Formats: sequence, structure tokens, C-alpha cells
Amino acid sequence: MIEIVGLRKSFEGRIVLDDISASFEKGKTNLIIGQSGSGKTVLIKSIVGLHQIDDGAILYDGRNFIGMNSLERKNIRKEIGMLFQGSALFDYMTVEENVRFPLDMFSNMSLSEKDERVNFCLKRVNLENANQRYPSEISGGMQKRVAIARAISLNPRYLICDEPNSGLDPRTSIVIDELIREITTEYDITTIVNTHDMNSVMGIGEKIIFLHEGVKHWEGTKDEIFDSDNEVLNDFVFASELFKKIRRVHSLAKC
Ligand SMILES: Nc1ncnc2c1ncn2[C@@H]1O[C@H](COP(=O)(O)OP(=O)(O)OP(=O)(O)O)[C@@H](O)[C@H]1O
Repeated sequence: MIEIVGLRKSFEGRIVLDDISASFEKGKTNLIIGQSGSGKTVLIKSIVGLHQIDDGAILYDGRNFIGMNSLERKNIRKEIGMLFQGSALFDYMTVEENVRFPLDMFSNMSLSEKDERVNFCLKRVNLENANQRYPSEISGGMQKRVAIARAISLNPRYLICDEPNSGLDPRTSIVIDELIREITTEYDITTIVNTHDMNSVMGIGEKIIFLHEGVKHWEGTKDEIFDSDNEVLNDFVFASELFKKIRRVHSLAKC
């Protein structure tokens, strides 16, 4: 579990995250949603220590990241798998080398153990037979799968994903969402996904935190979203005609 308590972050005096408290549960896909500029990326960057926060606590299974020295922080970071926007693969490395990279950096595994782990992770994301290809030679969806394989290579306790579906078509987005959800359950990981994709919300939103202008406005599950009377949340979630229709069908089904 990752908990944040009273987290504040400002840039040059402008507050972008204001007193955020939330818990992200183990074995669940926890979503941070909100419109562009609401503070989602700043929040996940703060959680992993890429931003220094002004105030608050960040607890990784009870261990306060903020009070840690650099060695302790480094050890926590080894437990975090990161999936960045746009995959962030190394273009000059093959698929296999990309997945092996964290093992080379942070593990004491032998060469054969690394090979075994790389192949295991690539198999887990249904990407066999692509080991020797370069990122430019595979599709965007395959690149995301390589990035997921790399993110799980060190057997993380935590998986943090920034807009995992950016640049993907709706069908491929669902495949990636499902993969993230399956891996989360299978390995009992605490997963945080930052998204403004409503399909992801409805598909994998086991726990959802809604940010608006740097403030947490709502939290709940994908099912609870339909019954929420939070106007700011409803304006965001049910902005499109399609989702307005889905809500109408949902409320008719309840009658
Ligand atoms: N390094 C920075 N310096 C100054 N302001 C920043 C910095 N990073 C983010 N901000 C500001 O913080 C606010 C929140 O930005 P953030 O990137 O977290 O939004 P977001 O919800 O992730 O948006 P999007 O969905 O478009 O990625 C924005 O007003 C942004 O301009």
C-alpha cells in the first residue's frame, strides 16, 4: 500500500497540489484521474521522489519516504516499476536489452539468470520472438508491452504508470489496461495509473482518486462514479455524449 498524507507541492509560490491525502491499495489498480493540468503527473512524480514536496508524508507500506536518506530512498526506488508516457524505451537497444537494463543496473543476477528473467517477462506480456528487434521496428502497443516487461523485471512491489495508453488506439489501450490489471492482481502489486482515459476508468478503475485544480475532489470505485453527485466529477467523467448515454442506461437499469 502507498499512502500520502497532507501532500503539498508548489512551483515558485504557485500551489499545484493542495493537502492531498489518499491511499493506494495493494493488489488493486488505483487510478488518478482529472483534466489536463489538474496535477496528476506532479502527484506521481512527487510519490516517486522526482519532485521535492513542500509538506506531507509518503508512506510505502508504512515506510516514510520523506524522512529517508538517499540510500534508503534508492532501495525503495528498486521496488518501484515505472511505466512512462510514450514508453521511454532506449532506441539504440533491442527489446531484450531494454528489459535487461534494470537487471544490469540493480541486480546481482548471473547472465543466465538475467536471460531467464528477461524471457519470462517478455512471455508474460505476450511478446515472444521479438527479443532482437529494435523499438522502431515494433508497433506502439508492442513498445508499451516491452515497457511493462521492463517495469516488472525487478519484481516490483509497486507499479506506477503515467498515461499508459497515450498514443494507442482504443482496442490496444484495452489490451494494455487489462495487462496492467492482471499483473497487479497476479503479483499482488500496488499499482497507480495516471489517466484521463474514460475507457480505462470504466475498465480497470478499482479505486479512483479524482483531482481538480490540485485538490482531491472525490474518491471511489468505477461503479460508485455513476451515483456520485459531485458536479465537478460528473462534468469531467460524463463530458462526452457516449458517457452521458452510458450513465442514463446505468440509472435505468437500477430502476
Ligand atoms: N516543473 C514545473 N514547474 C512549474 N510548474 C509545473 C511544473 N510541472 C508541472 N507544473 C504545473 O503544475 C500543474 C499540474 O501539472 P501536471 O503536469 O501535473 O498536470 P496533469 O494533470 O498531469 O496534466 P496532463 O493530463 O495534461 O498531463 C500545471 O499547471 C503545470 O503547469
